[in-house]
Amino acid sequence: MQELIRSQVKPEIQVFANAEALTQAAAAEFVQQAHQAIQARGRFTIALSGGSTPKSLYALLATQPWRNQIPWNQIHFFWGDERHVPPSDPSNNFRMTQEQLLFQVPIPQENVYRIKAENPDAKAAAAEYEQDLRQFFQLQEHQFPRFDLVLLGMGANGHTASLFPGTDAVHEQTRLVVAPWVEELNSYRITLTPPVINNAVEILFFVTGAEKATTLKAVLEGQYQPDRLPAQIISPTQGRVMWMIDQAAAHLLET
Ligand SMILES: O=C1O[C@H](COP(=O)(O)O)[C@@H](O)[C@H](O)[C@H]1O
Repeated sequence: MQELIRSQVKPEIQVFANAEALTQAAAAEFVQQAHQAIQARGRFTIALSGGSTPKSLYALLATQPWRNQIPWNQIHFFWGDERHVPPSDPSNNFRMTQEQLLFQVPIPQENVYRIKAENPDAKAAAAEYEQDLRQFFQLQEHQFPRFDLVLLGMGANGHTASLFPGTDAVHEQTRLVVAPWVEELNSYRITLTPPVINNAVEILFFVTGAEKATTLKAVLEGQYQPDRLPAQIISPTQGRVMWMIDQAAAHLLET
C-alpha cells in the first residue's frame, strides 16, 4: 500500500553542476509556470519556502532578464512554512522574501499573504492562516487549496516545509495549516500540511550541498518511512513533482 502511494506520481529529477545553475533553471521554471497558470486561470498562486536556495532564487527573480518577464500583479504569494518569530526577526521566512524579492519588484501589497507568526500562540497563527487560505481559495469544508506551485527545501534531517521527523504534522490529513512543536529546535513552526502540498499543480524541491546527499538518497531511493524522512510524505496522486538538485547533493543517487 505504501509503495503504491509512493508510485502515484513519479518525481522528475534534474541534476545541476552547481547551485548557481540550479537557481537559473528554477527561475526559468518559475516564469514558465507563472505564464501557464495565468493563461489558464488568470492568476498564479505560489507557496514560497524558506532556506538558502530559495533565497538565491528570489534575489535572481528580482533581476533582469527575469524581472521583466514576470507579470507581478497577477501573482499571489503565500508561504509553505514559517518560524514562530515576528517579521522583525532575521530568521522569519517572510522577512527574507521581502528583502530579496517583494521590496524589489512591483507586487501589489494585497497579493501577499504572510503567516502572522508574531502571534504568541503558534496554533492560533496556524488557524488564522488556514482561514486566510479558505477565504482566498473559496473552499468548502473538506476541500484543499490547489496552489499552482509549491516550493520546498529539504533539511539534512529529511524535513520539508516544517514537517519535522517524529511530529504529528507529517500525518495530518484534515487541517490545512498546523503548528507542530519541534523538539530539536525547541520551538513551534507553522506549516502547510501534506494534503495541501500534495494537492498542488506542481511541487518543486530544491536540494543543494553534500551534507544532504545521504538523506536525499534515503528519501528518493530508500525504504518508505516518512516519520523519519518527512519529505517522503510529499507524494501526490496528480500534478508534477520535480527535484532540482546540485551535483554535490545528487552524487549518491543511482539515477
Ligand atoms: O522546505 C523547506 O526546507 C527548508 C530546508 O532548508 P535549507 O536551508 O536546508 O535549504 C526549511 O528549513 C524551510 O523552512 C522550508 O521551507
